[in-house]
Amino acid sequence: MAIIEVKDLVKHYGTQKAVDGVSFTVDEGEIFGILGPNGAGKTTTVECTEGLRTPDSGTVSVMGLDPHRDAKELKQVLGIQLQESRLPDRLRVGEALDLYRSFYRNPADPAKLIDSLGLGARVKTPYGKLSGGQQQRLSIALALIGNPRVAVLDELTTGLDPQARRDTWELIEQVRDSGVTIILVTHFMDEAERLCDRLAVIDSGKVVAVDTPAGLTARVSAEQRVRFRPSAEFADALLLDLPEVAAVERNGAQVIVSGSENLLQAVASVLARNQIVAADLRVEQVSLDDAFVALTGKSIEN
Ligand SMILES: Nc1ncnc2c1ncn2[C@@H]1O[C@H](COP(=O)(O)OP(=O)(O)OP(=O)(O)O)[C@@H](O)[C@H]1O
Repeated sequence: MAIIEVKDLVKHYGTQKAVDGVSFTVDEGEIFGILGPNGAGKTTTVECTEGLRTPDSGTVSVMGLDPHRDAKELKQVLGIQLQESRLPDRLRVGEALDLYRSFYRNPADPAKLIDSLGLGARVKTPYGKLSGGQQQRLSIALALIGNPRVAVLDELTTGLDPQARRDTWELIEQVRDSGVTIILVTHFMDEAERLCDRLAVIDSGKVVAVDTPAGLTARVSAEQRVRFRPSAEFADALLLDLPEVAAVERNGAQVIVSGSENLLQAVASVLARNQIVAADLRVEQVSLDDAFVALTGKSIEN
């Protein structure tokens, strides 16, 4: 069931069209990604959804509420983690949570929340003394303190080290599993691939595609490649005879087989039947990166 509906959203800044007819729906209980390069219009789109910006035209509905007309009601059900939010350096973790808690009718238990975010030992620590990862966790806690039904997280893991990123991803999955619907704004492919149930690819203010990460890659190509080093010589025809195999290439001692569907299973069983062991076996598929380039004609870094 759709919990958020965005239809034909348009937003200009002066003469620049930042959002150009964006439409999508978000289902209850999913992590919905908004993926696109810098300046694509992601933040403007979610800010219209949050009621922080007024669209020039188009409609937004969050749980049946209009972000402007029903702003007060919306605040009670929507949690927002703003991109690069900063709190006063001297404000302690516990004080920040108490302050934000006071804005909501049915807030979460702050002790439970900060424990689940691994900030239990930091209640008395001033914001300015927290590490980047801890500050990020606090901003997530503040987005969740109102017990929201929907949380919007903008550039969740920017500036975090690899371990902190992985911890944050796990945390977001737990939040989703607790029943909160999440909109995740990101320009990281790995984050989108790992976390999002579905995602909208946005480029130059337009939605290019909405699909699951696997669906997006499948649109581009269903081709798979299997690479390995065989323990004994064999003729290419052995594999080429398989309906799943499209081509066999050799690169030194390495064999590269391309094809589709159950390629790995088909290749592995033929090799086993011929007593050939496949060392350093790797399966490669089209990545979300490749899909993004194919869909938008550019790399997300540009
Ligand atoms: N307040 C503003 N005034 C003028 N132009 C703006 C404003 N905010 C955004 N823009 C422009 O609108 C376009 C879309 O910006 P937006 O922040 O929505 O994109 P984004 O995809 O979220 O990018 P980023 O990841 O860099 O935040 C960009 O070209 C940006 O420069």
